[in-house]
Amino acid sequence: MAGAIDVSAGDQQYDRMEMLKAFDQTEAGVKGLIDSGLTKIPKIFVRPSEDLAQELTYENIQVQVPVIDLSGILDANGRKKMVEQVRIASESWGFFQVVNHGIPPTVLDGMIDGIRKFNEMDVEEKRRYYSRDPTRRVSYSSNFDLFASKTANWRDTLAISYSDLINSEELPTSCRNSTVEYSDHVKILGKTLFELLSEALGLSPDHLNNMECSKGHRFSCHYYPACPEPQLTLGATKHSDPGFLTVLLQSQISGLQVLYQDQWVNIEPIPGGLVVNIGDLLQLVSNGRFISNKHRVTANSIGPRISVACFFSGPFGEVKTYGPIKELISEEDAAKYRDLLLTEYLGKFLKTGLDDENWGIDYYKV
Ligand SMILES: O=C(O)CCC(=O)C(=O)O
Ligand SMILES: [Fe+2]
Repeated sequence: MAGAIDVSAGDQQYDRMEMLKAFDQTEAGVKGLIDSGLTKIPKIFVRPSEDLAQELTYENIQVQVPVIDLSGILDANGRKKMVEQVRIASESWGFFQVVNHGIPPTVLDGMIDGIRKFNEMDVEEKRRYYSRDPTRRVSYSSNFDLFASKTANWRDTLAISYSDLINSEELPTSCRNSTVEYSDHVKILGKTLFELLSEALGLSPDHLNNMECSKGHRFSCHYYPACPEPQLTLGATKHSDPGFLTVLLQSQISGLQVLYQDQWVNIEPIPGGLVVNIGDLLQLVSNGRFISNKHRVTANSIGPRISVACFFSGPFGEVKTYGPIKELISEEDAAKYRDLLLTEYLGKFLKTGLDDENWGIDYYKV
């Protein structure tokens, strides 16, 4: 085309790598860009238009991710109804929200507040945690897959691998107490959810917990700064979660969307509510009965939006294989997946871009 600048793919790649490195070396994340007064987003965040496709957003506000009230869990009838709601939501949406789940609002607010404080403290303080080493139990960075993904996401993340072994001294003081408190609560909620999910699969309540699905959990605490050009980028690219189950705490700013019948549906924050979604591993062990659905986060002109994803991904680091649950397989319902080795599977995830459509449990399909 006359007048157009001819940049070969190779040059673009080179340019991009330099820009990524320069951004990473600031160790100040997306928040650092905003603090520098930037009004246009750098090229590394600009997405191809097909990724943005706002026009796909569902117009029908009647269509919403199911909301499940857990207050009647100790009542036999109430529990039965709940299990049915969990089954329907997990088979159709792969997502639901829970209310009256037993975690006090002060604990939820405290967690969000701690993450806000961490991100808003002095850059020098935050830099002490800046790292791309996946073996670190506490690390802060922007885009864990910065160098592997096609486009960077408009967010920064504090990642915390939470096991009973973690020493709270390892956590930044700004969010130490709130994280310990939230972690204790969400661990219990996780166990309860795996009980309901087991029952929803027609198994005994402790089945998934006995498989150690709830053992160890990891937090990705996201900070999505306000974006000067939200129409050009995303807070998080379209993806499904690799683990068994995710419990997501979100501040009261929308942005999270789930793909339902090929359209993006907003998951509006409910005060005191938590979003629960099925991950790829639960799709695999349930032999495809429960679905691990694609979701994304839009970028916003207002912010920051804060969210804390708690991933239950099983005993990472232990030699453990997972495959479709025997009780769910029959002659008519043959195994749809092969067994996988947990460390190998999660290790691959950490090396792959979140936007890599070729990676996932499809690889293990029979
Ligand atoms: O921030 C959100 O609302 C979603 C985050 C998410 O999908 C993830 O961490 O996997
Ligand atoms: Fe996710």
